[in-house]
Amino acid sequence: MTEPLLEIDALNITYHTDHGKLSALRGASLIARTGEVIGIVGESGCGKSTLAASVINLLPQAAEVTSGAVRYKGTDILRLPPEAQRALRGQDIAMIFQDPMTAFNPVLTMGAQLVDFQHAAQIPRAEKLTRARALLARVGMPDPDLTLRRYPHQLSGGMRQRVAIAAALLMNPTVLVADEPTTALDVTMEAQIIHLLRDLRRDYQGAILVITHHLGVVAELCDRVYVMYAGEVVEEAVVDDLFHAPRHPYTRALIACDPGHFEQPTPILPTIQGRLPDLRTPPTGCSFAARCPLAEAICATPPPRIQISPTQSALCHKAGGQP
Ligand SMILES: Nc1ncnc2c1ncn2[C@@H]1O[C@H](COP(=O)(O)OP(=O)(O)OP(=O)(O)O)[C@@H](O)[C@H]1O
Repeated sequence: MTEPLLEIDALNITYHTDHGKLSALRGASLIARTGEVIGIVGESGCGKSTLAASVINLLPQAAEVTSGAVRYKGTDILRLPPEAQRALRGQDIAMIFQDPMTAFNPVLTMGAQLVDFQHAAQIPRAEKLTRARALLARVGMPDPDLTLRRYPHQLSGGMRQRVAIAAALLMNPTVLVADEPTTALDVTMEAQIIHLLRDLRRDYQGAILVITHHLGVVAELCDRVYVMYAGEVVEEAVVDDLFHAPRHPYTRALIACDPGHFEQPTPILPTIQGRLPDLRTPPTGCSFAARCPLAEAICATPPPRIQISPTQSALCHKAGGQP
């Protein structure tokens, strides 16, 4: 097996809020190797964006890394000096943002911005424009020259997302983080962007992390998946096992809730009963116990991480039984 390109190791991140400390990530670990597309799934508030922000090193001011590491090619990037962190961002590790409208400057043309994103490259401006044009064509923009002259508001949401993907690829990053890349789009645009990402992954030489709350995106794009709940990774599996033999009750509940997994669309979608625990006072036992149909007295104690196979594990007292 190849060495990990990216390794998140037992990461704990706390937010300092007006109402006390909130444990957003609690011992989260993840590995991504060259060539892999990794999915990170979970419902809103489970810590997906915090995890993504730690990889690109753009954590909000209120965040404190209390322990753990994020290693890129073996170096803990959270502990690099700010200069070195900036040098990695965009060049080695790049992000495709959820809402490209906020990622782009509204008063600059796409051409000016796509040139700016290449500020670290020691090549003439004309070459930067050529590279931008080539990437716009690669992501399926029908008229790259016209796109370069456009302002962000002159493009549709789907087209903006294509440009955002081109922008992320400009410096040839080896880790690409896509934070909910299709959430702001309608169903047709979503299908087109998924198609584009699938197409790109064929000749991409790095690792891609796709953050989503939509299991359909995972099924279409990813090789392996980390399921997050209340700041913890509760299950890790290859995509096939995740859908056909999920071991954590939360993963099963997520699959039952995902409309993409009903062959016949139903008018009433099931939702998981209950709410995420308050992360200011996280439970000492299993975080999902209060919502879990299988919960028993033992679930009030911290669950073990049970290794089901070399590629699947689940943080659950009951994961050792039959799927
Ligand atoms: N800047 C912040 N200050 C304080 N708390 C925060 C901040 N950002 C996130 N949180 C809290 O941290 C927890 C994890 O949030 P995060 O945004 O990482 O989850 P998420 O799974 O990405 O959710 P979403 O899908 O809604 O973005 C939540 O309880 C959230 O309220």
